[in-house]
Formats: sequence, C-alpha cells, structure tokens
Amino acid sequence: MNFSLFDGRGSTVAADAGHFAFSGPSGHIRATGAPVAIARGSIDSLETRLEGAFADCGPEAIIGGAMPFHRQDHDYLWLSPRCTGVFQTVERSPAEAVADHARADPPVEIYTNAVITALRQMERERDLPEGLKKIVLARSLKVRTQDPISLDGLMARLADDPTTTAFRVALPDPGNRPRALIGASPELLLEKRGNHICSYPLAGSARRLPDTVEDADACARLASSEKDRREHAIVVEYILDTLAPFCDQLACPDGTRLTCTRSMWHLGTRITGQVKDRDMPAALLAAHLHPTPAVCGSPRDRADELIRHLEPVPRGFYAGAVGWSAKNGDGAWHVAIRCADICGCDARLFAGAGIIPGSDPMAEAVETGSKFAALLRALGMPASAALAGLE
Ligand SMILES: C=C(O[C@@H]1C=C(C(=O)O)C=C[C@H]1O)C(=O)O
Repeated sequence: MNFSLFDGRGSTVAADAGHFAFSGPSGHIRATGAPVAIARGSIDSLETRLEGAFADCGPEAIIGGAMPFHRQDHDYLWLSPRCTGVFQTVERSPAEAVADHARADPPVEIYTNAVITALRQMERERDLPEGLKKIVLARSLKVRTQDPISLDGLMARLADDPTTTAFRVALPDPGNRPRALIGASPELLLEKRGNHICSYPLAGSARRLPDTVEDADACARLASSEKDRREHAIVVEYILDTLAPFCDQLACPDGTRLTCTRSMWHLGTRITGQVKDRDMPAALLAAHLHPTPAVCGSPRDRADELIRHLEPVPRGFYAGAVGWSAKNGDGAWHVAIRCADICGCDARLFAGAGIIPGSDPMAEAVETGSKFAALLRALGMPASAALAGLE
C-alpha cells in the first residue's frame, strides 16, 4: 500500500460510497467504485468468511460495513479489492429543515416500565454470582419527512462534529430500497494499526447545556457521580478481560476522564495495548468485544436475552459495530450509536442508557432523549424535540 489508511489526509477506499463511508479523527474512508458483497453470516463464521473474501485480493483490499447488535444475527459487509489513494473530503452543508415532527415509538412509558422491570430483576438477583448487574435499555423515535432524506447531506452534517466518527453503511432491505444506517459515533470499539490497538469505551452520561456555567456544573456532577463511575467500571473491566488473552501489553494510561460531543458529556477510558498476533484482523478483535456492557450489559448473555424481551423494537444494526478492516489486519470499528435507520422519507432513531441498581427510570428516559440530539439536529429539528413532556 502506498499510503496510510490512518493518516486522515490520504486515504480513500474503492467501493461505492453508498456501501460504507467513515469520517472521523482516525481518518476518512469513503468508498468509490463497485463493491462485492461478502456472504452474510453471524460472528461465529466471520473469520472463515474474511479469509475467503481476502484470499484472491491484493494487499490493498479492504472490507467495510456493519455487524448487528445480536451476535447470532447476520452482518452486512462489502469487499473492495483496491484502494485508489485519492482523498475526498466530506462536503459540509448547512442544516435544512427536512423533518417537522418526531414521535416516540413506542411511547416513553413503555421504556420507563422496562427500566422498572430490569431494576426489579437486578434486585432479585443481587446476591447471585451470575446475577444481572447492568443492562442497557434503548428506545426509539420515528421521524417522517416530506421529501426523501438526502443521505449525503445527512452524513455531511453529522461529520461536522469533530469529536465523533460520522458513518454511513448500507443496510439490507427486503424491498431492495436504498436503506442505510447513518450516525455519528463517539465511541471507539477497537482500532488496530500494526500490533497497536486502542479501545475507547464510554459509559456514564449527562446532557450538555447551552449556558456555559450550567454546562460546567453538569460535567462536574457527572465526574463525581458514584453511580456513573460504577456503570463505567463494568465496561472497562469487561474490555480488559476480553482483550487480555490477545495482548502482550494492555493499559489505561490516562485513567477515566470526562469527554464530550457537541450534545453529551461522557465518562471515557482510553485503553491501549499491543497484540501478540499483528496479522489478526481488526474486525475479529472487534467481534470478540462486541457487544460490550456499554450497549448490552453484564453478564452479557443474560442482558442480551432480557433486551430481546423488554425492547419492543428490534435493534437490528443499532448498537452493533460499524467499521472497516484492511487485508493487513489494520482497521477501525465503532459502536453503532447516535444513529438512525433511514429509508426514503422514514428515519428510525435509537438511543439507549445503562441501567444499574440506583438508576431512576425517568432520568434514563431523559438521558436517552438527550442522546437523540445529534441526529435530530442533522435532520433539521430542534435538539430538544425528544425531551418534550419529560422534564
Ligand atoms: C447506548 C448508547 O450509549 C451508550 C451508553 C452510555 C451510558 O449509558 O451512559 C454512554 C455511551 C454509550 O456507550 C446510545 O447512545 O444509544
């Protein structure tokens, strides 16, 4: 390869922009040209399918796309055999008022009731060694626009927040309509360059406020919140435990810190390490981690089962992983949050929040409401549109 996929100033990957595109701090990957679909399957067959896909390709081959939330469901990935090395910036464009209403679907009470049920379950299992300790419950908003949503315009507006990675990946659609998952993820599941890896989990959140003094207060409250620290520690411990067998070195050099996007404060911990096998594809390491307790819970399988039971809208690719992986093993995978499933004039937005003993159902509904802000703004709606009636 005659350029670095990571330098952010010199990387473009061949395939069609409609199939995958990423724009963020670790680079801009924008597909151009004709992609090849990789046979769909679950995480269990990912290694075999990647080997098969890369087998007849040159060193510049790259795959990109989306892994779903549930490990048993099928991913949607594309192979591009070549990179052109021509960088394409994402055009910035002003927000246009494309949507005029957003509706919680199902209503918020369904969400707060699910939180209450989960809290009761945790209380019942409090003393069991494998008892439920954390679950992330999500809710959904439906937005309908008069004209079909411009995927390019939406992607460009999302890419305007440099603290996040804007992404756009094609989604399977039974009616063969153009459908995509588009979002701006603040959370790095796993990035790999050579034998260096990095993961940047987030858990523990507060809404950013327009008034600078109030915003600083919200940040300080989050920094000192014992409940949010507990919620965060579960994620960091899981990631360290899961990556340790693959690594010679693994550390959290900066400890847990406050980090922010334009709309949210989060607790975040940068985890860095060196893998034993530098050829291991980033996609496989990401698949080992996914889904972390930042989007699922602990223990993972118990939380996953309860999510299926308590959330009326299936997550699909929301809270899955989106990213790319090159033939040499380098790659970057992001947690698919702050996103929407878009098809024509319809957008379904998702947002979740971590529930642990001590969580307040109404506060969690407000937190999820705040997490819709980036998408709502990019759709030309007020950031607070999902908070009406909650505060
Ligand atoms: C699940 C989401 O966000 C996750 C949950 C967080 C929390 O519970 O505090 C914070 C960041 C994300 O890891 C989402 O945005 O939909």
